[in-house]
Amino acid sequence: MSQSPIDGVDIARLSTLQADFDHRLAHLLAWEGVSDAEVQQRVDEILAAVKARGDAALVEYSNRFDRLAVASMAELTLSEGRLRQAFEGLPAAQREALSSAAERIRAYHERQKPASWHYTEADGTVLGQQVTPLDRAGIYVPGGKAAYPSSVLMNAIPAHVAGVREIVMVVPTPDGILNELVLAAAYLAGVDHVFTIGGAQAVAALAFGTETVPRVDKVVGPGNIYVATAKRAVFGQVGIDMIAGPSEILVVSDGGTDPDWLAMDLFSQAEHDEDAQAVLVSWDLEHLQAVEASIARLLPTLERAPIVRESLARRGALIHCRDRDEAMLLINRIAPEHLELSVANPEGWLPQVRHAGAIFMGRYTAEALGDYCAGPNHVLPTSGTARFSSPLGVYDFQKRSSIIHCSAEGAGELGKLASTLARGESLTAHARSAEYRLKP
Ligand SMILES: NC(=O)c1ccc[n+]([C@@H]2O[C@H](COP(=O)([O-])OP(=O)(O)OC[C@H]3O[C@@H](n4cnc5c(N)ncnc54)[C@H](O)[C@@H]3O)[C@@H](O)[C@H]2O)c1
Ligand SMILES: N[C@H](CO)Cc1c[nH]c[nH+]1
Ligand SMILES: [Zn+2]
Repeated sequence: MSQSPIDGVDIARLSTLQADFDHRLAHLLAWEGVSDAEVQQRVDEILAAVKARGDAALVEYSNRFDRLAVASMAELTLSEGRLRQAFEGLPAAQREALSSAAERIRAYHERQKPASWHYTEADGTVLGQQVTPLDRAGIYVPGGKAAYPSSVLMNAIPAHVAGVREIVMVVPTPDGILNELVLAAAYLAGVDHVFTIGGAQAVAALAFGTETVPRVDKVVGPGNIYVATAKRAVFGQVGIDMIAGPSEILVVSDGGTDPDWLAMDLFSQAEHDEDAQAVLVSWDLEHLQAVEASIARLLPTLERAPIVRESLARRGALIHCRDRDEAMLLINRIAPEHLELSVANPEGWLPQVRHAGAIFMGRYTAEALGDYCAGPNHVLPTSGTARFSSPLGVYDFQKRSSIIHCSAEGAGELGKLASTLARGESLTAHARSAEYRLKP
């Protein structure tokens, strides 16, 4: 396939037969946003200012970056009453949809709850693992270019299911516009505090604490380049879930799905932002061309056509591959955030898919269903990090402590082992500590 715009739609057309395919694919997948030096420097300045000046810096940055005119953090703090009012004021259809989605997300995450466990050895020594929730979690809900009530549910519900004592949510409100659905979702999901702040300054507030914003133990949730860079910088001071980049979708089609459906599936992620990535892979060239035609016809009908157009031009691709096996190689190489297996027998593909944040099986499972209401989390590893990272889940809001309870007999046996090993390391206080408990 060539790389020429058709009917004003600019999208890369790649073929695995091209001599430079590997190079072109690597270029397409690269997302260097987080390491951009200018962004890094700005984020460092913001983090230092919030750490040093707390609320005053938060107010200044919010006024500057979100175009507000507030005088204090009181104006950037929402009460529980305000959240309830938002929930109760929603049109019935929205309230019911939000509640149904919340129930499904909760039911799914309930199944993720890990149990503490222990076992007893023959001499009475007990070993185990105790699972405990975080005391306080900070959830970042993006709000720059779109409002994300679904992300409130996806972040807060697993925290709640995990048993987190206090959930602190931050969400920017550019131009001071509050999104009622976002507030309603916070009420429904049991968020304890909501501050209308965003970007690196919000991450700093959660990580360091300010006069108003309580310091949390872990910051989770997706966001733009400033949010991602700030999360990476505060890691260590607090925990983080992952560095989530722009949204992505990889659709693999065997040629049997309506091209209009697939074009819209690609748009659904491309419309998130200009850096989002939408890629279609197929070994059926005519089908790829049909999807291309659907893209050209449907794109102008989109509300967010300018963002989609830009995203497809910057990072989108239609990839022609040789066959199913090569499609599978591409899946595992790309390790996409979302994988749509738009094929006749998706179950047959599943055992070979090793890297993908979420896998949408078959022609009827639009990725958009997972974004809102299927149940699994939509906060997922992006930019190839599905090679080592998992969806946000209950486990992100818990930690594990090891349990060791020696019987007198067990202490004797283990003491001998420990003493020998400690003396091998020349750590004699370790050895003697173990030896005190040996049976005479
Ligand atoms: N993975 C997921 O689950 C998921 C869900 C929803 C959205 N997303 C992604 O999250 C991202 C959301 O980005 P967004 O921009 O819409 O919202 P955002 O809330 O992440 O960022 C907005 C904030 O960025 C800061 N900012 C903007 N320009 C700045 C500048 N020049 N200097 C310093 N700070 C600046 C401002 O403080 C602003 O409040 C998108 O990439 C979207 O694809 C991911
Ligand atoms: N697709 C996003 C995650 O990449 C999640 C989302 C929220 N709303 C719509 N979509
Ligand atoms: Zn989405």
